[in-house]
Amino acid sequence: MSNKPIIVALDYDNKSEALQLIDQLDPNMCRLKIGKEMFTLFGPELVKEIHSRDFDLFLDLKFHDIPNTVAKAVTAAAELGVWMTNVHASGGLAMMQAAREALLPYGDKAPLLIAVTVLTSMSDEELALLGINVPAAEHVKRLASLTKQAGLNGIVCSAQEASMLKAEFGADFKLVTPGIRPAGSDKGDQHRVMTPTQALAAGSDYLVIGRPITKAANPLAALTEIHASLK
Ligand SMILES: O=c1ccn([C@@H]2O[C@H](COP(=O)(O)O)[C@@H](O)[C@H]2O)c(=O)[nH]1
Repeated sequence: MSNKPIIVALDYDNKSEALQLIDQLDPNMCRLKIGKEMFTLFGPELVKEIHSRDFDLFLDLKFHDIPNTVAKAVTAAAELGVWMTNVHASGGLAMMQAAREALLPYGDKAPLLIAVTVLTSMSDEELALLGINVPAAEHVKRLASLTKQAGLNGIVCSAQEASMLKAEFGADFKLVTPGIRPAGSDKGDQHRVMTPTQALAAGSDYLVIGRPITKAANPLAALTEIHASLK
């Protein structure tokens, strides 16, 4: 487990609202994530604004394309100086290897590179609609194995799979888990969920938490409560 496991998912369509929250947060308490919505709306300028406030930033763009394109996208992410970025493991071994190799020139300044396995919003039934007729956990394990073979730093998965994956792939292979829901909070579109404390106990390294914080009446209080519960 990281000594700073919470990653707040900033899924806002309004930059001022996001910065208002960020300005209440302590970079020693959490890291931040922006994804497709905020990066498409506000681009590298937002990355600079977050970095100027001393936060580690996870650029969650989930690249999924041919190896050459993904390698160039990952290079662009490294140029932004982000702490972590990602690709889809289902893009395949060659794609993930190309992404990893693109980061070699950055040495210890390279972002952590992880791969999304099975989205936490997906159930076994939804996987079956794609022709994947195994339980989500089994498909996650298969994609995690491919990711490890490609030399990436870890994966995005559900905390429900964390204990199985830690046992299989070891402590150094990072498990980044969205689908985190404090007891009693709305699941929304997430399917494979766990509470923050259960997720850490199961072996998650990083907990990605969005709406339970950003949609709370008092986001800072919600984050502070989750942070305290992990002590
Ligand atoms: O499998 C995945 C991969 C990424 N995400 C992202 O994490 C956050 C979760 O937000 P919540 O509001 O806490 O549900 C969001 O940005 C997703 O794009 C994921 O949920 N599952």
